[in-house]
Amino acid sequence: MNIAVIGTGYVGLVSGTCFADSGNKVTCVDIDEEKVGKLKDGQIPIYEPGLETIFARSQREGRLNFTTDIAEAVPEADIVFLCLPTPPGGDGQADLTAVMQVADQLGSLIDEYTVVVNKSTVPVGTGDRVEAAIADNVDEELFDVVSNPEFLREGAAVEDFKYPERVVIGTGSDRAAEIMTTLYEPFVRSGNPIIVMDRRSAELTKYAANAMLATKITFMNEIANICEKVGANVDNIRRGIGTDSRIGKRFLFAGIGYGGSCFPKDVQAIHHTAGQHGYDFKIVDSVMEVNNAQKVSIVKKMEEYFAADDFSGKTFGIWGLSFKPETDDIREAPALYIAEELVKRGAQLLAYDPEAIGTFKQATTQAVLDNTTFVHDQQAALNDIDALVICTEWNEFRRPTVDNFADEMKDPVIFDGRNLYDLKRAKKAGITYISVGRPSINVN
Ligand SMILES: NC(=O)c1ccc[n+]([C@@H]2O[C@H](COP(=O)([O-])OP(=O)(O)OC[C@H]3O[C@@H](n4cnc5c(N)ncnc54)[C@H](O)[C@@H]3O)[C@@H](O)[C@H]2O)c1
Ligand SMILES: O=c1ccn([C@@H]2O[C@H](COP(=O)(O)OP(=O)(O)O[C@H]3O[C@H](CO)[C@@H](O)[C@H](O)[C@H]3O)[C@@H](O)[C@H]2O)c(=O)[nH]1
Repeated sequence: MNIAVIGTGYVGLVSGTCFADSGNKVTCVDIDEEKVGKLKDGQIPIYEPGLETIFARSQREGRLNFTTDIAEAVPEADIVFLCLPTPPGGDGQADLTAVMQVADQLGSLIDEYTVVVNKSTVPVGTGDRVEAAIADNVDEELFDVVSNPEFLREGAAVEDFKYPERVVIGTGSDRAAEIMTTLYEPFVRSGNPIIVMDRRSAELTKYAANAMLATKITFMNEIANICEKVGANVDNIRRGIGTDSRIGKRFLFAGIGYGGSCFPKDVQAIHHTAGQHGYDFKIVDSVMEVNNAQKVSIVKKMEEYFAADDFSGKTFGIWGLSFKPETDDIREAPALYIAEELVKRGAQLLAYDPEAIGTFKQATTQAVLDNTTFVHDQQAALNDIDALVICTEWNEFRRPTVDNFADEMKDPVIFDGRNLYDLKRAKKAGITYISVGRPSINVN
């Protein structure tokens, strides 16, 4: 099939590449000329495991092309995917400017039957708005608007896209449903379902999934906070409840809060949508409040440990800047907030991340930049520091093991926001080790 992908961010680039990899001819469109220039030259602007190989192959074989001109891509396409940003507007509601700008252009570019697919995460009813905008310029018989929310996770995006647990297709049109099913057949050979439903339900399914996952994490973060008060260990609770298949093992890891480009904005947006319809979605309101506090909870632990709220003269190492491992994305990363709070208290920082130093520098404040030295190997972030703060669970932080900290650090004090190390080994290693929802080890 001929596919146009409008917007080549995470979702557009991964979807476009995977569709090309499964034999379709894909043209990706973006308004960012610099990005398109790089993509044409074979440079991928994001770090995403597994993407490079299939990108290079599809591009070499002529199935994956890039342009800034939407008119080069849409008229040829059987399917047009909208993979456009929907950032939070001022009041938490999703900002649909990019989606509607493109929808306004589509009608005049369609002259044969085309399926227009919204892959962006959008509030219920956006499909209706997109349909009306297109219908202003073209006969309604010539297109259908489908909702096909995307569930990929950054850092595992290619795997998630190639082997989805489910594909959700929201449409009332049999013709569009058949085309979409044919497109996705190669991706669901594992037997996982393609679920066809009405468009509004598909739009809401995406928000429900993210709100449910954010709630699950937040619930465990609150259990962790209780564990700290009563002397229990959240790892044991996780094992104890995760083995109940009704609860499930995944997304039960307590830490310093969820971040990223999706959970924070989508939880806000579903809260806003509910409010617009006169419904107070209380549980997600609490989720947002607890998560904001959780992001900086580690700073409170540091204040308690040092018995001070002024960190002037202290230097802290930071391991991990991205919002999760295997990505250079720092959107809503806890490290952004933690660095800011530490610098506000007068600290100097020595920061390391395997992939996200560049993106972090672009997003953080001038005050953080002025008081942070960025280093390019993890050992260097341990030099002469008063404590190490772990913000992201990159695999390489598991080595050298916890046993080595006593040799590597002048004062081995670790605040671990991701519970990387075994408590017994930390104790044996003679370090001060303060993690989340687990008993603290304090050798001082
Ligand atoms: N990032 C994820 O992991 C993820 C996963 C599932 C769903 N989503 C949803 O998918 C959508 C896209 O997310 P993303 O992370 O890929 O966004 P992104 O911000 O990484 O990329 C969006 C791209 O769209 C381009 N763009 C903006 N306006 C345009 C226009 N008028 N014409 C053409 N291109 C334009 C931008 O230049 C940018 O390259 C959002 O709604 C998001 O919530 C994201
Ligand atoms: O047990 C857990 C699992 C995750 N997290 C945190 O939750 C955030 C989000 O993680 P993850 O869901 O793995 O990453 P995303 O790439 O943001 O993916 C989410 O958001 C995407 C965009 O909507 C969806 O497509 C995915 O299905 C959904 O998992 C990160 O800060 C993680 O550190 C935890 O704290 N504990």
